[in-house]
Amino acid sequence: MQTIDKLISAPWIIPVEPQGRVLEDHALAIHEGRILELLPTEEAQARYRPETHRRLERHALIPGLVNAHTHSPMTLLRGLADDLPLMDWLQNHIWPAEGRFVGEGFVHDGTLLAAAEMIRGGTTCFNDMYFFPETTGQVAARAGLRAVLGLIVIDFPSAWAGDAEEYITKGLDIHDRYKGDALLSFCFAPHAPYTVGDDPLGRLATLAQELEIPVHMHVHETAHEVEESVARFGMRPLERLARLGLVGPNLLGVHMTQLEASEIRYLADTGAHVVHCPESNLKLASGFCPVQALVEAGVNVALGTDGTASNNDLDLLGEMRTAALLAKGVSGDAAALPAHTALRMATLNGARALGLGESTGSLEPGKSADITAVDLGELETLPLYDPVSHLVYAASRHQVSDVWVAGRPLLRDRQLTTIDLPDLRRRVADWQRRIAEAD
Ligand SMILES: CSC[C@H]1O[C@@H](n2cnc3c(O)ncnc32)[C@H](O)[C@@H]1O
Ligand SMILES: [Zn+2]
Repeated sequence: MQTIDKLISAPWIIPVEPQGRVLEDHALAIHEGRILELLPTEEAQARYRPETHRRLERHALIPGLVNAHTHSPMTLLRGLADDLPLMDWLQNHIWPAEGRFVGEGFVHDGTLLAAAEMIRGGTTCFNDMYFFPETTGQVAARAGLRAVLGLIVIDFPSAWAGDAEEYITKGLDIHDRYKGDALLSFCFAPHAPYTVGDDPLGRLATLAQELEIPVHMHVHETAHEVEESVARFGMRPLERLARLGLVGPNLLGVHMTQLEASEIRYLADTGAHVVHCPESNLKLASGFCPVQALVEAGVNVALGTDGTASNNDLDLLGEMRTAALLAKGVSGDAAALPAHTALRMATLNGARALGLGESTGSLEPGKSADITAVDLGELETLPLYDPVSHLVYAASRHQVSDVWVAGRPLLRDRQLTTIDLPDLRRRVADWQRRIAEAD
């Protein structure tokens, strides 16, 4: 008998890799934060002597969900400006509110609220793009979440930095200080082609290659963005980014609702990744990302919620369902984006896009024990013929019961273990009062 930290057993384990596999009555053996083995529960009990054995009787265990694009502090702006198209929403509502309120305190409390919501929804890793990324990283790490911090660049001054040069310098400083952190990693996050000039973009292309970190950017979010680029630069944004050396395996293009067939081929040929944010795209009426065509071309497509001011939640189970349904509607093919593919987009594809494919995104020996348990015994998911069908087409985030990151429980029986809820509620109420007063 081998002594280990933990066994978690459940009627279903969906490891995501290999694709399509569902293991029945299996257990995950976990030691020092990593998955040692997946094996039948009976065998696990004969082979291992665990410090703790979590027996889940009606649950599916899946890899922790990976939110490949969000702006976590924007939880504090949830519901502030609805039913508007992107540029009106940004220029006349969101940017003015951010100009008034964004600072370290806003980012701290907004990230804390986001962390609580993400953990309760089964997310274990998120890729963020916002001001004061160090504060987001500190809050995320304290909550026990895995976070990829976007080192933002935008040609406008903010409370965080004055110009593109300062954004880059501050980002590099954070990168150097936190390099090697167990939970935090980095990507460059130039905001969008229409807000960052050629010089900083060219510099980021070089730095991303040198430092081997991804570049995460809103690209081709709307038809207006593409038309404006053609008028201003004589070319579509993707071509401009390609000429600046940014399109390749380092790039995560977020949204990508406007894509011609040649651009889809180009993304596939260069190994660039796409982050699909279906609910934000629907709410801002930005357009439809051609997910099925991208997948067929071999592009790695991940899933993101975007921020809660355009979604308005951080619910990746819900996002999977929207993505799966929308892909069928857009392609006219009911077989487009089946449930296993949607789950893979919300887990392993996100991890791979973020350069974390070796450590998270699937339940495999050697990987970090980043795990989400979903109770499929609720009435809403009965009867049960196929657990993956229910995860994508029927379950809600309220059925997420337990979440672990690197083997550490962040949610146990729906209770947050790392976040003080009454304190969080007080902080959010305070922001609500301040923001509502100014509105
Ligand atoms: C430079 S920090 C990030 C910046 O992005 C803004 N934002 C949030 N959602 C979107 C979106 O869908 N498209 C473009 N910009 C977005 C956010 O408000 C911050 O200012
Ligand atoms: Zn965004």
